[in-house]
Amino acid sequence: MTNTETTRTEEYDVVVLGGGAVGENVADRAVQGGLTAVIVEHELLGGECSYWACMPSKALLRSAAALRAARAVRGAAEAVTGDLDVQAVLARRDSFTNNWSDAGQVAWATGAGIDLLRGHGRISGTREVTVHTPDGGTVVLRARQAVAIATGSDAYIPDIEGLREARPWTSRDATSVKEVPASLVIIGGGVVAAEMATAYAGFGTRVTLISRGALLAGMEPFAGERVTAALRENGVDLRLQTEPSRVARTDHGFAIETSAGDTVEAEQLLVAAGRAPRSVDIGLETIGLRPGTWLDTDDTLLVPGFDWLYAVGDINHRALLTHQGKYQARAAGDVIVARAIGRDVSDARWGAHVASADHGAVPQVTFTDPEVASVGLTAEAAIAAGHRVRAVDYDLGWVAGASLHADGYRGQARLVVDEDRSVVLGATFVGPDVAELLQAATVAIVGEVPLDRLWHAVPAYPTVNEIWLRLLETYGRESAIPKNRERADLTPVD
Ligand SMILES: Cc1cc2nc3c(=O)[nH]c(=O)nc-3n(C[C@H](O)[C@H](O)[C@H](O)COP(=O)(O)OP(=O)(O)OC[C@H]3O[C@@H](n4cnc5c(N)ncnc54)[C@H](O)[C@@H]3O)c2cc1C
Ligand SMILES: NC(=O)c1ccc[n+]([C@@H]2O[C@H](COP(=O)([O-])OP(=O)(O)OC[C@H]3O[C@@H](n4cnc5c(N)ncnc54)[C@H](O)[C@@H]3O)[C@@H](O)[C@H]2O)c1
Repeated sequence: MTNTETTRTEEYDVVVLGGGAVGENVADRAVQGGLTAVIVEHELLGGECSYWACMPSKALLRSAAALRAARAVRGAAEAVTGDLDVQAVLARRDSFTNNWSDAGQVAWATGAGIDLLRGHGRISGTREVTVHTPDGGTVVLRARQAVAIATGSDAYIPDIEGLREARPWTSRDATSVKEVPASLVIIGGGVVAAEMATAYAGFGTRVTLISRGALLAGMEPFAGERVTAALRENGVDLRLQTEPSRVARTDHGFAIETSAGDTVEAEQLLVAAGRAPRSVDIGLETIGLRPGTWLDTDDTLLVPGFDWLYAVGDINHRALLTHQGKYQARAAGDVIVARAIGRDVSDARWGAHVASADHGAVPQVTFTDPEVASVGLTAEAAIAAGHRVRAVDYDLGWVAGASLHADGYRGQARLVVDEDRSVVLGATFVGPDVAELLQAATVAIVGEVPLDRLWHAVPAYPTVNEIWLRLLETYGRESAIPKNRERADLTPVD
């Protein structure tokens, strides 16, 4: 049906601009609190994570990880007689993206009492979003209580000569690939670059990674070092401290000139150089904000200067992770309800209506080989933040549970301890299957559990979690009482 002329106006308590995982959760909490909510979405309901990011990327990585795990255990290894079935991996990935259909998510939203309006939305004034719908119509949405911007982020394309014109892959292409290229150059050294280098090397693609810094630079240095070494062992050509200077299309793919003075050629090129805010064309100028910028918020996710505008998820640049965005969404949805019905707002640190964990308690798993699981502050970041810290290191391979888990288990763990308060500020685990160790560290950090008390959280034997006991032993029980301690340096204690 074509509908080129019509304009209609609708009113809701809450208008959510962008229906990724974050927008969905804002709307859900608002509706659960008794308000009406509509989500405006111009692509697939569920957003980046479901169709082009977390889920498909982890599906691309998981099969090779399972194969590695079997090969690392004698008795099981003998039963592994074949190689990775790449087509089966891609088919499994397709099942997670539901073949890029959002019918399931639409059914969920309907069941949750959330309205969905398909189309491109732009803020058009105070408490107002104007949506251009696919049938050519216009819908003006008026929000009685709040507008929440949850439009996410796009791949950032750096200003490198010839790069944009060469139309390289972004993470969307890499995660939705149908035919795996024979060779791939990746520009970037962050999480996307490291994960995609791992996945494609596992598919048998010849991978070259060009990064202007070290790999996984924001994490504890040993994380990037161990992943670098493992990627090299798996045949990935890593060019670190190197910048691409010029990119051109060739008959066979791409040619990338680098700051080292050489040229790398490959069938495909992936740019994984960070993210840019999806705020260029969402009408920010109509309310005095600058298009194309990340949106600042307070801890209740309210944009400063407004009592009705919230920015949630990637778009506020607080922590570009799905779980953290959904956490913000729960706080934002609930505080919108509280403010709407005049209930007390719980906005003190760790209150129900604030995203306190964004400051220093953000967990993340990087699904490389080895995995990197990290939460809170690195030692360097803790010192920079003014804490008096001690870093406690332990070799994960020495833990009985780890040696049972995989023959020749290699890994490393670090706790960053606040010497003044005797609590954990950060934790990093690197090794096979360390992802599931992370939640205990997150609980310790958020709960500010004193080290003295952590001694009573006994890890089951023989599991990899016994790393907790080893780290505490390395730190030393008496030294967990801070008052008699002298300032410690950052030298690992074993
Ligand atoms: C390759 C890759 C892998 C990742 N893996 C992980 C992972 O393993 N774990 C993790 O926690 N995080 C991961 N992330 C990060 C995660 O994908 C994001 O943090 C998350 O998707 C952000 O959610 P969001 O809802 O804020 O934004 P999005 O998911 O981007 O959703 C925004 C939605 O808004 C819509 N929209 C935008 N503008 C408009 C408009 N004007 N009108 C209508 N609709 C609009 C978009 O179509 C989109 O659906 C990964 C990211 C990448 C790139
Ligand atoms: N497993 C996960 O949790 C997961 C996986 C993928 C992505 N993510 C999220 O997605 C976000 C985006 O990831 P990302 O890897 O794209 O960004 P990132 O910010 O982690 O890394 C960007 C990398 O690109 C490099 N870079 C930037 N400009 C460059 C240039 N001109 N030349 C060469 N290198 C350049 C940077 O040095 C850095 O290494 C991250 O913030 C992350 O939180 C999470």
